[in-house]
Amino acid sequence: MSLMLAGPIVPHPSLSTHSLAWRTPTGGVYPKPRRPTLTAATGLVEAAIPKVPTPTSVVEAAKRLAAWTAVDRHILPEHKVIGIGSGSTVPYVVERIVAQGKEVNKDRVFIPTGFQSKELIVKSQLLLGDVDQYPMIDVTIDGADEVDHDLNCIKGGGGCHLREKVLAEAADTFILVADYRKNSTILGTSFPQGIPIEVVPFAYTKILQNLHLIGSPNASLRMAKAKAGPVVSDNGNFIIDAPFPPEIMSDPYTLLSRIKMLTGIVEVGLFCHMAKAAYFGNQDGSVTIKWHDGRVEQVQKPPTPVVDKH
Ligand SMILES: O=C(CO)[C@H](O)[C@H](O)COP(=O)(O)O
Repeated sequence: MSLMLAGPIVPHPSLSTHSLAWRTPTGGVYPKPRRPTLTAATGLVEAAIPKVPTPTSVVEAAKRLAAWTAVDRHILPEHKVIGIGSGSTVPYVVERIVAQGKEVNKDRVFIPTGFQSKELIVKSQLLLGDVDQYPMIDVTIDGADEVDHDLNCIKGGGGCHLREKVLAEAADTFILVADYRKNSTILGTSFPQGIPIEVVPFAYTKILQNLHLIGSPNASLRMAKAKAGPVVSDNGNFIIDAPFPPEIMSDPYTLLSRIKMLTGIVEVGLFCHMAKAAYFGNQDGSVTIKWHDGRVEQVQKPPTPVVDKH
């Protein structure tokens, strides 16, 4: 009622259909999604893409090296649907994709694995999609907590492994990026806190009991740091961290199958036989690439920053 008294709502001139026109990957047109900054003086203005801070530590530099090398080799102009993983290495992935320029990115759609990567995509002014619109992904790039010699890996340190596994499975090519600390032989060596397991909340005590019985006596519910109570995943579930001894961890596929059989489990942070390659940035500025067929490649010359085309 009060709106009617105030008179008709006139859209701001910057909201004209033309200024918001955005071409879909399939050639249609719809309003360009944007998260504008509103200022009283100018109305809607486009925010600048936030810069990823330049690494100040060896570990951060190694993450960036792995991410940039993987993007240069696997995100090619013909790739239109791209899965973006979670964690602290992934901002460097997005940074390198953005640096490929607006022209190549305008026909691409980016699928996030959780809240963090959704924010990254939106803030980088890339087109956001979801896996239920795009169940076939060209390439997914994601971080890892630890990777063994067969490219099996532990994921879920950030609690996103359910969506991460869906996007890994939906992708033609699934690539891991990490720093040298994650390059391992037996899982659980450098990431001893345990396999992240997403569970439906009401079943967590029963599942903890099951996990204790199958070889993880110290399996425990992941507790939040700045909130009383457990960590709640992007899907509203709880996370259990289940450490297993090396003799069990040395056969990750069997372990994955055993855990997945427990009722109430949503997803297990063990990714077996999924990745095509894993890129590890090293302390000396080189990159080690482990391929799914057992090849190991060393790249001595790190990628140089591309000229920012956006
Ligand atoms: O699986 C993940 C989140 O669920 C991350 O990819 C994993 O924790 C690696 O993160 P980072 O790049 O920060 O080491």
